[in-house]
Amino acid sequence: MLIVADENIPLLDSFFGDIGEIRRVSGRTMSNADVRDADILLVRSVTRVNRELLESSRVRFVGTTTIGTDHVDLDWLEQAGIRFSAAPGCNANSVAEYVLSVLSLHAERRGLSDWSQLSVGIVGVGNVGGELAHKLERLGFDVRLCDPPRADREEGDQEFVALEEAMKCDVVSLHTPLTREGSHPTFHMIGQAELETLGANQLLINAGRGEVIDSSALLARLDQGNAPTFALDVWEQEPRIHPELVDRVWLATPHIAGYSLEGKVQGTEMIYQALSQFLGLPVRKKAGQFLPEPALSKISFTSSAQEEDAIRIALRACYDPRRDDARLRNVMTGSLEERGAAFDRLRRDYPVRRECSSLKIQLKGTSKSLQDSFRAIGFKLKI
Ligand SMILES: NC(=O)C1=CN([C@@H]2O[C@H](COP(=O)(O)OP(=O)(O)OC[C@H]3O[C@@H](n4cnc5c(N)ncnc54)[C@H](O)[C@@H]3O)[C@@H](O)[C@H]2O)C=CC1
Ligand SMILES: O=C(O)C(=O)[C@H](O)COP(=O)(O)O
Repeated sequence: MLIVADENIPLLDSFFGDIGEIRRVSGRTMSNADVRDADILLVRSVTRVNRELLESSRVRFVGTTTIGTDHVDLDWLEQAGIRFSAAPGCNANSVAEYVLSVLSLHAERRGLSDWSQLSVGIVGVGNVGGELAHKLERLGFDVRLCDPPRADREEGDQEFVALEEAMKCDVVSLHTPLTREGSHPTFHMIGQAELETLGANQLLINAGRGEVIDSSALLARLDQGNAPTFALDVWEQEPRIHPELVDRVWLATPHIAGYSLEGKVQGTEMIYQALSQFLGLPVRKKAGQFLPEPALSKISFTSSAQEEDAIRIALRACYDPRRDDARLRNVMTGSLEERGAAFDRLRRDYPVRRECSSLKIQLKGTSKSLQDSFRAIGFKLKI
């Protein structure tokens, strides 16, 4: 059995080595010729999976080790009788931790002594938005949830607000998929009219898909006085992103919000499980067995620790988006092609980043409230 896989999927040999022969190819340039003789195709978000790629191939199963599926023509796969599987939720916690770190930087920048004074509007309350809401609510933030498809289905007892309401929060965080059809399409959902409603003290975060914001409208908004602050992890036309936008936003990162090691390995594990089920093979491997010891395993705080400082230190020890921001800004030179290649390189060579659950926090004589905050974020505590 031949498995053609994006070379950037981690642990290909560990998970799939005994299922078939693995051919690694570049996900960005994968072509019909690369996959024609394959039985199984494993991709990430950078490969367009459609008729053009797969017609007259032997492929029977396609797996994407990602949450998003906007790169896959699901209708065509169904018509062609090709089984498809994605990895819902695999890196949701990683994205939620990215947002928490951004919030801690934003609160500090605004001189707030208590970050939970910020109200947060979450747009798209699925695996990512839901995980983020759960953490923020436990941390005492005022959270407003906007998810019209879920509101239409009148699910559970959660209360949803309209986009206009969510956009009134101090921070608006976008976590929708990219959709162009249906009752609530997200393509350019945030355009001129929505951007006009944001004021100078507000922060808009986009860690969903770049095309959810109209970049031309965003650039125009940045030209006006009273412009809000922006933290963008995703961009229109990746990898050939707009250098002026990078230059003008506060935090610019190369689509890595979901790039914790745990998130990536869970993505591979979920597709391994789906493929094993498809082939009728037993599931013997687990992501946990492949996670190495973290480089930083413990931090201690004593009773002298100030709550906000302690949270900032621990969060940023795990993940500080300013490092990714600096790396992206450093490569925004040269031609469009050169910048695009550099954007992809930053993602391919991404340093190991571990989630907060990998860091044990030792607390001596600290307050109950600090302990609760650390637990809410996802740290392991040793008291
Ligand atoms: N920056 C990154 O590294 C990552 C980005 N993503 C992106 O985040 C997206 C969301 O991920 P999940 O939460 O796991 O997906 P999900 O499918 O679990 O949830 C998405 C939610 O958005 C809602 N939604 C759809 N249209 C909407 C609209 N017009 N307005 C408001 N809400 C709407 C859906 O009803 C759903 O509840 C993915 O589709 C992917 O594009 C995911 C992982 C990593
Ligand atoms: O899971 C998703 O959806 C994402 O956006 C991934 O973090 C994207 O990672 P790549 O597949 O582009 O490496």
